[in-house]
Amino acid sequence: MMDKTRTRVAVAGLGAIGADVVRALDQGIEGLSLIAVSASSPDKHRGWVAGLKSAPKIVPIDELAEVADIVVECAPSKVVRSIVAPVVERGKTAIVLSVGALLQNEDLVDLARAHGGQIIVPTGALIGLDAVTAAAVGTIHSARLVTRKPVAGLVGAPHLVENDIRIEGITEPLRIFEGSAREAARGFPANLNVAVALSLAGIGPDRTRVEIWADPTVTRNTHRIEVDSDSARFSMMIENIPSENPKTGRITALSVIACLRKLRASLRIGT
Ligand SMILES: NC(=O)C1=CN([C@@H]2O[C@H](COP(=O)(O)OP(=O)(O)OC[C@H]3O[C@@H](n4cnc5c(N)ncnc54)[C@H](O)[C@@H]3O)[C@@H](O)[C@H]2O)C=CC1
Ligand SMILES: O=C([O-])CC(=O)C(=O)O
Repeated sequence: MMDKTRTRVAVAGLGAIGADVVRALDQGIEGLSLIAVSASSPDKHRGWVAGLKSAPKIVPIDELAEVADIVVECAPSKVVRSIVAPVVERGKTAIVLSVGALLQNEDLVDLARAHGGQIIVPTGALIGLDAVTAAAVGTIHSARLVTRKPVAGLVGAPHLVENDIRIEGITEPLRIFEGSAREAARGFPANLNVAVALSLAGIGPDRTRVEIWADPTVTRNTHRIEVDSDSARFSMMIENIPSENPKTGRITALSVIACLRKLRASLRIGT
C-alpha cells in the first residue's frame, strides 16, 4: 500500500537522463516514491520497468499530472508543454530539464503562478547557478557562457543546418555561434539548455551572451561561465563527460537526483 506521507514522483522520458533518475528513485530517495513513468515506445521499456522494485505504471505523458505530485521532465523539448502544463495547472511541481523550451512557453510560469504550482530547473549540466541566483538578488552587470563541445555533441543542430555550417571532419576548433541565450536556444534546442538555465538564473535570455565552439580537440562538453556583479565577479568551468547521449553530460542526471534528494532532506546544502 502507498505510504501517504511520501511524495509521489513520475518521470517523463526514459533516455539518458530519465533512466538514471528512475534507477535512483527506485533505489530510494528520502520521502519520495516512484509512481509512474512515460516512454515514447512503452513496449521497449516494459521489461526493464517491470524489473524495478517499485514497478511504476507506464502511462502517457498527459496522465502523469493526475497520478504524481512531482513530474520530472526528461523528454525532447517539443513535448515539454504537454508534460508541464497539466502539472502546474493542478498546483503541482514540474522539474524541467529541457530548459530551452521554457523560452517558447513562457506562459507556463504564469500558469504555475496562477495555480500555486512550481517549475524547478536543476543546475543540470552547468556549474554555479547557486552563485548566479545569489548575485541576481543584487545587480548582475554581465553574464557570458562559452561552450566547447566535441562534434558529436553538436551535429544536426538547426543553426548548423540552416546556415550550412559543416563541422564533420573539422580538425581545429571552430566558433559556430555568437549571440544571446535566446538565439542559442533557438539554434541549438537539444544542445544548449545550459545557456537558458544561466540566463533564467541571472539577467535573462536577451542579455546573456553565448559563444559556441565545435572543438575536435575536446572529448567533454565544456562550459565556462563569466559573471560580473555588484557583489562578486566569478568565472567557473565544467568539463562534462558525455553520457550515452553525446549531447548530454553524465552529471545532468546526477544533478536531478541531487535536486530530488534536497526536496525532503533534513539537511539541505546550497542555495
Ligand atoms: N538542463 C540541462 O542541463 C540539460 C538538459 N538536457 C535536455 O534534457 C532532455 C532529455 O535529455 P536526454 O535524456 O539526454 O535525451 P534522450 O534523447 O536520451 O531521452 C529523451 C527520451 O524521451 C523519450 N520521449 C520522446 N517523446 C516522448 C513522449 N511523448 N513521451 C514520453 N517519452 C518521450 C525518448 O524516446 C527518449 O527516450 C533533452 O531535452 C535535453 O536537451 C540535456 C542535458 C543537459
Ligand atoms: O553539457 C551538456 O552535457 C549538455 C548541454 O550542454 C546542454 O544540454 O545544455
